[in-house]
Amino acid sequence: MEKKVLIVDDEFVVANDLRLILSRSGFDVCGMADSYDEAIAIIEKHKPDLVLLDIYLKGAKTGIDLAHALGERNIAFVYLSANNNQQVLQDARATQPYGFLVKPFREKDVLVALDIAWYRHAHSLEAKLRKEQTLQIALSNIMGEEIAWQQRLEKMARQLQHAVPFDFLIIGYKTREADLEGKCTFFRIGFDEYQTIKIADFFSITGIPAKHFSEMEEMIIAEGFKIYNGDDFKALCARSMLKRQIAKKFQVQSNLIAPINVTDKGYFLLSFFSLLPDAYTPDHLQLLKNLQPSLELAVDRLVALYEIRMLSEQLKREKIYLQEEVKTNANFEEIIGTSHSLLQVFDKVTQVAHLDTSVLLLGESGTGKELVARAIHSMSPRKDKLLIKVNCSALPANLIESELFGHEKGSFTGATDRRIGKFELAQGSTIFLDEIGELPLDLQAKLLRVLQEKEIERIGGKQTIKVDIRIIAATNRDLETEITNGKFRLDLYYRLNVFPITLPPLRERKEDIPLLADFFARKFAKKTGKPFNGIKPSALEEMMTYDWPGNIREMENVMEQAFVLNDGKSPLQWGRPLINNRPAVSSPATADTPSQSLPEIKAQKQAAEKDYILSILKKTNGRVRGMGGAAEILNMKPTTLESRMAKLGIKKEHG
Ligand SMILES: Nc1ncnc2c1ncn2[C@@H]1O[C@H](COP(=O)(O)OP(=O)(O)OP(=O)(O)O)[C@@H](O)[C@H]1O
Repeated sequence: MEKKVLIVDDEFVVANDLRLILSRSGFDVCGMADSYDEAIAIIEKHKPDLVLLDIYLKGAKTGIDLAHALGERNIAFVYLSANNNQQVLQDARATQPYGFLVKPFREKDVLVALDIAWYRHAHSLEAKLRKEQTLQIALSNIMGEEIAWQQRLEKMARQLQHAVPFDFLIIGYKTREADLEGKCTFFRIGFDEYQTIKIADFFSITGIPAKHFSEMEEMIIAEGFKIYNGDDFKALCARSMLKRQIAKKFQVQSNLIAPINVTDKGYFLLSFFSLLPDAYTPDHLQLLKNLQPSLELAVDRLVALYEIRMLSEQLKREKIYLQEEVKTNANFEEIIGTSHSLLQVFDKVTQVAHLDTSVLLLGESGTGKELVARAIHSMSPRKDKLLIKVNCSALPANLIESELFGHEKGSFTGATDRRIGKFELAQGSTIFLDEIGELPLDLQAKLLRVLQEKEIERIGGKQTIKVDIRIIAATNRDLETEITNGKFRLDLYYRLNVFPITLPPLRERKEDIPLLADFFARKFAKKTGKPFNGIKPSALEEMMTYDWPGNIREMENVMEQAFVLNDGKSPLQWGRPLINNRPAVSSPATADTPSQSLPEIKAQKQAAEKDYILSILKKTNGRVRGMGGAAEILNMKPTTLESRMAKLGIKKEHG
């Protein structure tokens, strides 16, 4: 096939001579231009294989400008020149031409120059392709290796050096929300020797705050694949402190940036720096662009693997949490009661449940705040995820922070592993902050930030993590008094108090007592397998006159005790000795005086339980296991029953 040639010369006579020579020798002269613009128009239209070009052209732009445009388009070109100005020739050489013809020239010289140019071009294209493929395979292999992230980055850096030389390189992956496993920087110190500078150390070397780094980086990355050589790099340094610091510390003078987009999750950044002012060419840029699809795929796969790993870790944690929850909340079934004040609570719960509004649950201890929190969650669109509970008073102050926010490995003595905090665990779900009034002041400030910014930072972490959580807080304290005493932040109070729900104490809804008593009695009957024969009317009367300072939790405990003490034949009674001796309490302040000492109650409970188990064993002739055995009758696991028996001093032969 005839090769298409474009002739660019402002002297028509010279250009025409060339046209005749080329046409005679079998070339297809697709056009003649005397200016940059005209040449570009012909190039766009005819896509020549070769261009012969003069350095001086009509108009402001020169043949050297055109050479840059040809380089970007990968078209071979040969200079035609009578110019012997040293500087001009040097500039021309920097464009990497495929040949030089000095005017006046002979026909033979022209044909030989074109032949050589074509051969070199074809050869370099092939070599480039081969180099590109080799690099592509090498990088994909590194991505597929089972090695640590930093080691992977280092291997990639070494490979890239052959294709896009650098003296300093920033390489790594960043999601829109947080670093996957961080970026790394490599400073070349010998032929194949690099000093690895972790990004955290890089911050301290350059004095750039970690937070600004991301912002500055984002700004430049938005400009896409780009070369900043010489003056462009100086201009870049003038507007970016990051680049200025890098230039100063590592003495670099040019930069090539290639941010490889990885789906919608983030990007894999390659930022090359060189000590030379003109190190980077369109060829380098093109090579990286060509690598983009395969790198994108490889990083995407890695990210997916990473996410699976994270997810399975999260699942494991959720499972452990769930198991604990099931243990502690096995008694949760439903909220019992039909009193007017409780129905008002239900109304409020229904109003707010489906919104993302923060809810503050107020009320005395044991009034059912946690139960209501769970109801709100299970009626909300977040119900399919696990409600995460944090009891702010159950942990020492120094541990709550890690419990809530998590920590990075090594962030403090004892932090041997990275730990995900409850806020992260509650991602997409609801977090229930019980006893919020007990939260230390410094953590109140941090919680306020979560509420305002919807983001958290792990202890010792450098990145902020966006969180989507609904907050339900509860307290039995009077927060307004706490504010006056300087123990609770006013701003946090306003944030939490968006939708307060106050749970009435049991003494204000005594009409619910019979229902609750019946509910708890049946619950224990089901749990223990012991028959329930109703509640003695006198016992119910006593319950109605009692003030229940410990509210429903107290009633639950009292019912459990009554149930254990019951012989399994008569109706439940507990007037004596459990609450009969208690003073009829009218205010919670005087409430906590038990009728008996705890050890006494415990001993009584144990004696009753022992009697009951013995009576069952008698029926089964001492048989614990199997069909009709005591364990089956008591609805217990045989091992549990055996350990209870051992504790109560019952030997098998007792049966
Ligand atoms: N209306 C109700 N119906 C059935 N059980 C209830 C009801 N209210 C509370 N309970 C039970 O009473 C016990 C105490 O309730 P809960 O833990 O929700 O109270 P709380 O107000 O959160 O207490 P605290 O302030 O001490 O944490 C739980 O076992 C709960 O299941």
